[in-house]
Amino acid sequence: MSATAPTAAPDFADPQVVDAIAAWMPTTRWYPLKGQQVDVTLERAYDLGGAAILLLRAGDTLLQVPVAWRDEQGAAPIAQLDGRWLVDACHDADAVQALIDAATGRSTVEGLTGDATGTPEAAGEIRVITGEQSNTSIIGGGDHPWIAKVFRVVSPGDNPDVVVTGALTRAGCRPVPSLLASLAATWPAGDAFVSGHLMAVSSFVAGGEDGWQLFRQHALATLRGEQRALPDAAALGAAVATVHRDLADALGTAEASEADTLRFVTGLEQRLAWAREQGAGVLAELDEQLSVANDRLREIHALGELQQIHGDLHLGQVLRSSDGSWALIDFEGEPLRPMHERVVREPRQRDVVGMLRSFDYAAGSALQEEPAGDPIVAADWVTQRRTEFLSGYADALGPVDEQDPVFTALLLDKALYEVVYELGNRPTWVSVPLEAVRALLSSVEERP
Ligand SMILES: Nc1ncnc2c1ncn2[C@@H]1O[C@H](COP(=O)(O)OP(=O)(O)O)[C@@H](O)[C@H]1O
Ligand SMILES: O=P(O)(O)O[C@H]1O[C@H](CO)[C@@H](O[C@H]2O[C@H](CO)[C@@H](O)[C@H](O)[C@H]2O)[C@H](O)[C@H]1O
Repeated sequence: MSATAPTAAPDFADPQVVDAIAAWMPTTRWYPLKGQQVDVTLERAYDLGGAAILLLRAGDTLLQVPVAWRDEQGAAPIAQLDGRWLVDACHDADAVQALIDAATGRSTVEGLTGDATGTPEAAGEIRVITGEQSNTSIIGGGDHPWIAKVFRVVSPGDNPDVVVTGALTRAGCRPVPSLLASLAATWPAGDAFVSGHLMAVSSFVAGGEDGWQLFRQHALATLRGEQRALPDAAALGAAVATVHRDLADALGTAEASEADTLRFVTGLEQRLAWAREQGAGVLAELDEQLSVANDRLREIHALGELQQIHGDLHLGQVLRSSDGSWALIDFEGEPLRPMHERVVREPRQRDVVGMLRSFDYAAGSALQEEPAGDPIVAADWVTQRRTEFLSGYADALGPVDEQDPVFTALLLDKALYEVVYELGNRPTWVSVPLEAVRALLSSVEERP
């Protein structure tokens, strides 16, 4: 628990306080604007008593920063101000309990709305996830553990991590952990007020092993010529298919109309233009090929069946439970995508290509760690996992046509998104998706 009782809150309107947070944010993993010069201003503060949730505008992006003020610096100090420490509230058990109380409605905070769909236990001793993450997740709840995910980029509108997981929880979807509570905020936008979700609390898969680590370690062992147990990619394909079926049952499906197809193609064109602009530094050399790929998007004439999907599926979103079954988490969609685009019906292939790209990432990241490894061995490893995954998916829900222009367009779309994501978040990783973009563009050019 926190060492000392809270005293009066800092003056969050004081530019010194905001400047101190602005200087600290780029040192965190979750900060999405690394390398960019942006003005940071306070949009709104919500008082939790001894802690507060701040919404800070950094350029065009609204960021959530829960803070607390303490006499000691604790696990995650931000800055020392007037003799007290401003700390990251996600690492402070009392502050985390205040967040949970607001989410379950046990406390009332002006501007915040909690929604309890279960009964999360008291936080007790907390642990913050330290892995590759765009948000911040805190584990608490003692013997009945939960995981509270604090969304760092906040947008107006429903966050699918709350609404989609909520719908799957009500439908009893087996591979997805239940939603227990959520927190939303209201803040001013021009003359009006808008609302958006700040946090989701779900049941925690105790002993779950991260799919990314399992597959990446296997790829690394393969490059080194070592033996290691192979994670079951076919069972993973079947789990993804089950979730697709449950999502379709819970939220419906629709055959794509001509207007849907046009909207989809236009959306891909806009995303391609966005990636070219955001990733100009590394993508400029591929300009001609990107134009060809853009023209080829018009070959898409039919999308087939649309439904709510996961939206940002990759190996970091799957856990192997202690009984060997796979669980899917994080239905937030792509964090760089506007919120209103994340709760629209989409082709299921988008999730499938997300997972296939992830096998490529696992091998690419393993090669970065083992540069003497054979790229052909890495490529074979990717092909095998891809085949296993697709066969498991096909057995459970039907085959995926890898020649479909929708499938190939989505693969390129995902790899381009990843280039932009890496430039903003992990610049040293950018070569992994960039290589994939190169390969995909060459195959587009070669197509008759
Ligand atoms: N329900 C859960 N049970 C166990 N671990 C979880 C659960 N949800 C998330 N995690 C862990 O937290 C990590 C980050 O969660 P995630 O929702 O993917 O956040 P982000 O969107 O920020 O990447 C996951 O990789 C996983 O290790
Ligand atoms: O997990 P998030 O919803 O925050 O997703 C974002 O971050 C991911 C990285 O943490 C990023 O995924 C990319 O890197 C993964 C390895 O770390 C890899 O498995 C994925 O295939 C790759 O796309 C994701 O794109 C981004 O939206």
